Amino acid sequence: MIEIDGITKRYGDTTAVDAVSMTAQTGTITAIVGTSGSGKTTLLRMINRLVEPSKGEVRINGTPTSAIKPHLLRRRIGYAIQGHGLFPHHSVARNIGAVPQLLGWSPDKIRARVDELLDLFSMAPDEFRDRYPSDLSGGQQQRVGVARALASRPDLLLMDEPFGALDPIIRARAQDDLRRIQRALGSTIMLVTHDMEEAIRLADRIAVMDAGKLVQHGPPADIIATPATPFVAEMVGEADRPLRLLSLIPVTEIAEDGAADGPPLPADATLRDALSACLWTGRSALPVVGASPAHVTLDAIRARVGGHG
Ligand SMILES: Nc1ncnc2c1ncn2[C@@H]1O[C@H](COP(=O)(O)OP(=O)(O)OP(=O)(O)O)[C@@H](O)[C@H]1O
Repeated sequence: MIEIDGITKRYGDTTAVDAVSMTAQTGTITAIVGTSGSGKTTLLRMINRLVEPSKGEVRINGTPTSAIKPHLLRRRIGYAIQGHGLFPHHSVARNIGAVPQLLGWSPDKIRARVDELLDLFSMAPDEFRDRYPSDLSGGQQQRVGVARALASRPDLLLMDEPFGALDPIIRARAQDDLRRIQRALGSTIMLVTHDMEEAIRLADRIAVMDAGKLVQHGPPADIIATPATPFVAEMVGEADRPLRLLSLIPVTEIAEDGAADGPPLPADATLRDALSACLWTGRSALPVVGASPAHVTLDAIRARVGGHG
C-alpha cells in the first residue's frame, strides 16, 4: 500500500504540490490527471525522491520513504518516462537487466527475467534481446522502457506520460498490454497522464490535480458521474460523459437471455461497443457471444446510463 500524507512542494513562491494526501492499494493502477503545470510530475517524483518534499511523507507498505536512502529507494521503485530513457549504447537485454544487475542478481537469473519480460511484451527474446534501441520502433522502445522499469519486480511502478509519444493505434495496444501485464504480475502503478481517455481505460482510481491540489480521487465511474468541481467536469468532458461511462461497463452486465439477429458482440465488449454496433447496424438489439443465447438491447443501454438530467 502506498500512502501519500500531506505532501507539499514549494519552489520559492510557487506551490507546485499543495498538501496532497491519498492512498493507493497494492495491485491497483492510479492515474494522476490534470492540466499542464498542475503538479502531476512533481507529485510523482516526490514518491521516489527525485524531488524532495518540502513537507509531508510518503509511506510504502508502512515504511516512510525518508527512512530509505534515495538510490536504494529508486531500485525498489520502477520509473518509466515518455521517450523511454533507454541507454542507446546498451542492448535491449542490458537495458532491461540494468536494475537487477545493480541488485547483484546472477547472470542466469537476469537472463531468464529479461526473456520472461520480452515474452510478456510480445517481443520474441531471440529476435530482440541483442538489438540496440535505435533498431527498434518507437512502440518497441516504449515497451522495453516499461519492461526495464518492471525488471526487478518493484514494489511500485511510476510512469510519467509513458505513452505520450505513441500514435493512437500503438498507444491503445500499449495500454492494453500494460493492463494485462499489471494484472498478471499484480503490480502497483501510479501513472501521470494528460489524457482522461487513457486514465479511464487503465485506472482503478483517478486522482485529479488542479493548481497543485488534489481535487478528486475515486473510481473512474464516480469521477465521470459526479465530478467534484467544475474543473473536474471540464476534464471529463460533459459531451463525452455518457460514452465514457458506457466504456466502463461490460456488456455481460446487462445482457438478457434469449437470441437476437445480427452480428454478435464479443463477450468482452463494453456497452459503448454495443451502442456503436446497434447504431451502425440500425438494430435495437444484438446477440452477445456466450455459453447460452443472450442479447443486449438499446433500451437496456439507455436505462443503465441515463437518468442524470
Ligand atoms: N525545479 C523547479 N523549479 C521551479 N519550479 C518548478 C520546478 N519544477 C516544477 N516547477 C513548477 O511547479 C509547477 C508544477 O509543475 P509539474 O511539472 O509538476 O506540473 P505537471 O502537471 O506535471 O505539468 P506537465 O503536464 O506540463 O508536465 C509548475 O508551475 C512548474 O513551473
